[in-house]
Amino acid sequence: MTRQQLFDTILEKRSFLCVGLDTDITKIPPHLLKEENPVVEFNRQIIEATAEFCVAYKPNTAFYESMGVKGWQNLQETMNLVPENIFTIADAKRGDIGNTSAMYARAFFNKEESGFDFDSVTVAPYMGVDSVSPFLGFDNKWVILLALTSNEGGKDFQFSELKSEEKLFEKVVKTAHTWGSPEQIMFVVGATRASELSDFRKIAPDNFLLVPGVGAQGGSLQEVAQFGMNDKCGLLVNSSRAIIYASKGEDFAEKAREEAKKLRDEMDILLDKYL
Ligand SMILES: O=c1ccn([C@@H]2O[C@H](COP(=O)(O)O)[C@@H](O)[C@H]2O)c(=O)[nH]1
Repeated sequence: MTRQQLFDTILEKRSFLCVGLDTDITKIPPHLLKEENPVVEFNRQIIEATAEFCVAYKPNTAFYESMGVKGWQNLQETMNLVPENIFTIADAKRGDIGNTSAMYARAFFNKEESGFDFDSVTVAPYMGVDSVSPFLGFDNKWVILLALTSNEGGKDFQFSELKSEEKLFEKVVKTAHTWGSPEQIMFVVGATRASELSDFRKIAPDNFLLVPGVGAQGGSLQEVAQFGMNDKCGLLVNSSRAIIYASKGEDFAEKAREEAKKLRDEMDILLDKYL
């Protein structure tokens, strides 16, 4: 999916919501456990309930990898359920030496070989250009680089000042501009870092940002939109647990739909206000 297509979808759906499919078999409603494949059945109902209100789905691959071969099959079956016009993110946080990264890129982007056809994959930029560039060799596919993450420990390295008082995450962003364009690179910025977003926009005015951390982590959607929106919206705001586990009962899909709609309705207003 191109940047313009993503923006068009945002305008059409009045939403920049990404629903996180972080499906944990120990947290799904007990009545689903009698199903032949509880994880896929859960995801199917979540996708059907929320697709109207979101523009992206982001399975964190850890939730599937932890279940071995069955988990990978579940992930593949889940991705086959996502409607065509919805952006997909493999939140896998990959990155390694060049030839290994090339394999990771094929794993998530090359449908003929792996069965996966994600639009994007999250990548840790720490190993530098050769670890990222293999992901950039696919048409209309995206790399989402970890820049300013939502977790407390993100401060351990990301705010470190380099010689010029430039922070490490700023160096990552500026260097990444030499690797690829805003048509192929996004950055992760946690909603819990909303106070940094104005400054972040100074060094990445055009890139889309994947913003996890609203909902369960307490980040503010209002602040993210106020400080982070650009003229193409430029935001994909993720919420996982607060949507998919909105209820543990038989009404889980209905409650997930309500949560997704609530966020979409707020986003609709924010698009009017800041775009
Ligand atoms: O900085 C980051 C990068 C990734 N994540 C991931 O996003 C979701 C958030 O889930 P919630 O349940 O909405 O908190 C999850 O997959 C994280 O691994 C992040 O939170 N922060």
